[in-house]
Amino acid sequence: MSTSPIISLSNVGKQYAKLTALNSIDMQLNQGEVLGLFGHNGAGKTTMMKLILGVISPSHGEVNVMGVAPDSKAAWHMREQIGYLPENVSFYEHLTGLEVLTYFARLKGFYPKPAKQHAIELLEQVGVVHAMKKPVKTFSKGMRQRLGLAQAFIGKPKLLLLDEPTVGLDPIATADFYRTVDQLKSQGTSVILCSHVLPGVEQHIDRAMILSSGNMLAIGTLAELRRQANLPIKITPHGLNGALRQDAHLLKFLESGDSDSVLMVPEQDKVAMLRYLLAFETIDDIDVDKANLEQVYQYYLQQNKSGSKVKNLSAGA
Ligand SMILES: Nc1ncnc2c1ncn2[C@@H]1O[C@H](COP(=O)(O)OP(=O)(O)OP(=O)(O)O)[C@@H](O)[C@H]1O
Repeated sequence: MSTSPIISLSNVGKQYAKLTALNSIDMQLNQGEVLGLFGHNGAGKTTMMKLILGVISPSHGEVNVMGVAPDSKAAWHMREQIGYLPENVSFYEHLTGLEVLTYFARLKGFYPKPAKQHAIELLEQVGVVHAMKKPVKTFSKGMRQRLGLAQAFIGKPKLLLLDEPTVGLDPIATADFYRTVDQLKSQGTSVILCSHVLPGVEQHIDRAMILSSGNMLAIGTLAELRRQANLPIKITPHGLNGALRQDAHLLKFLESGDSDSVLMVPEQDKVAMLRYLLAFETIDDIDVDKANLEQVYQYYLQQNKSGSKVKNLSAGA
């Protein structure tokens, strides 16, 4: 495995007239790494993907993808190794699914016969092979999205950039999609995955990057971000039969609001709290929930509103 990063952004900014779409971004993506890119509408996610693709050029700073500037002539061959799913996929409506995919495979350098064979395999993989001879204009939204994914997966790319990949997909297709991402990652593909749907993403990403109004609020593994945010752990004991409210120590950790069974405990006190609860004879179960990606994301956005600094928690990033 190569040790140099697949993507490196140093002090990258993008300006559209007076609007700062991206502001001084520093990040690196390694081979076989999956980065989740999160942010509100207009945060700068698509702008970052377009800079990495070389479709637009930075206003300042340096973008390096597989050793070259992606907006330079030298990047021509490197592009064959990139798969991209844009936010709104659109195809030639009168072509069939198979024709569309074969066409894109040819553009990526496949000869006619292997292109068609590869297209069929990918259509099978994304579950639209049954409709491959139908024109795209007859495809449902989810089928179009699946075709878009098949297009991004052409040629087992070294780098995959996926803008809202699960939009329009049913739960089975979403699970299939994440299985493919895990598989490509295990084969060394690097992935940037941008999504507004946070539940279900966290177990498939190595690190998360949070953008807001062009600024990077945080980047790191979920464990790093959680630690930095110092969000409490939710502990729900079962079987205490009201003893919780009568115990002065437990009362200190009781979640505010109506709950009479949920304790919000700082991460460093988790084990001590579990030991304390196990001393109760009536206890028959304990649920322990760490803050999820959505809560971590909300935390950083909230912090940003009240004016805090960028947190880069990744070693060496
Ligand atoms: N070609 C352009 N000309 C002018 N402004 C642009 C252009 N492209 C994007 N912007 C602006 O840059 C900012 C970032 O846009 P971008 O598309 O990167 O956001 P995003 O995070 O992908 O949003 P969404 O989640 O809505 O897709 C927005 O304020 C947008 O209006």
